Amino acid sequence: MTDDTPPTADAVTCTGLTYAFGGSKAVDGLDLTVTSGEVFGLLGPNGAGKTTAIRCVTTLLPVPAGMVKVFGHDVAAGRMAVRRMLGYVPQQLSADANLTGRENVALFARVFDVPRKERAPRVAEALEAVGLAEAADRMAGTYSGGMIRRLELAQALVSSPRLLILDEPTIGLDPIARTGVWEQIMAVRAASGMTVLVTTHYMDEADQYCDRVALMHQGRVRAVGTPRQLTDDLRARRGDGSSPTLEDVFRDVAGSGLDEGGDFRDVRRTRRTASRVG
Ligand SMILES: Nc1ncnc2c1ncn2[C@@H]1O[C@H](COP(=O)(O)OP(=O)(O)OP(=O)(O)O)[C@@H](O)[C@H]1O
Repeated sequence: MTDDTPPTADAVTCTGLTYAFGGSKAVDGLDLTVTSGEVFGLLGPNGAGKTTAIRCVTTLLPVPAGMVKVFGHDVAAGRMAVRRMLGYVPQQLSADANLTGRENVALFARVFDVPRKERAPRVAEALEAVGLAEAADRMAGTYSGGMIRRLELAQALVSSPRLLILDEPTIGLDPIARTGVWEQIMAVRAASGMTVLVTTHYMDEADQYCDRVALMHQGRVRAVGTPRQLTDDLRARRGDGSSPTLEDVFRDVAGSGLDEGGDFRDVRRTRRTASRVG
């Protein structure tokens, strides 16, 4: 990977990012900074605009208004340079049920231009990193939902990205599988120092694993900080000795608008992983 990044560059900077589908603004003047090396959570209920914002960062959607930079590179001007720095695990299934785990990861190694000689060891390393070494030669169609998610993580890791972007990585998984996915993410991050940008509507996961979070609602960021800062601030504002959660902070900053945009507990969409792969 070539690296002409300014040493002080943040991993992601969005300034006034706006994206509309027809007349409806999915992202509406988003300002966001993800610092290099942190695990950053973009939180919000379904429809908040998280996926749309992420797609602009990954160059999958254009940036019609505002600016997005990844490690100092403008995504509009340097799409390929940006793509080479990214690993992306989308919400939609990205593994092929009819290939083995190893073949799936090898496919991504080819697509992401991992040099031919390095491919086999890098594929093995990525599978090992997500705890799939033993299952590597089984068809992905036999994997559990949690294993599929870890396979997708290996696919994103095989190109050794500086920035790993995960869109709702644990949606539809049971609590044990969710913990397993997070443990792999945190282990990989500890080993590589890569920056992780994750979207989720599971506040408890963000509270536990993210260094900082941004609370997004109706296309805008309503609050940013460490989970502790945000809950401490609300406690101070309330002044009633209560111990607010991150979800309470979200309700506070989103106000009554939250009822129009859906709640965190009301939608537990199954990611269709198991049914589509199995
Ligand atoms: N392809 C599309 N065409 C039209 N509207 C869209 C499209 N994709 C998203 N939207 C709308 O944009 C808004 C933001 O959606 P987005 O998927 O970015 O939100 P999100 O926070 O990621 O939620 P989710 O977790 O449900 O994906 C929603 O109102 C959604 O209906």
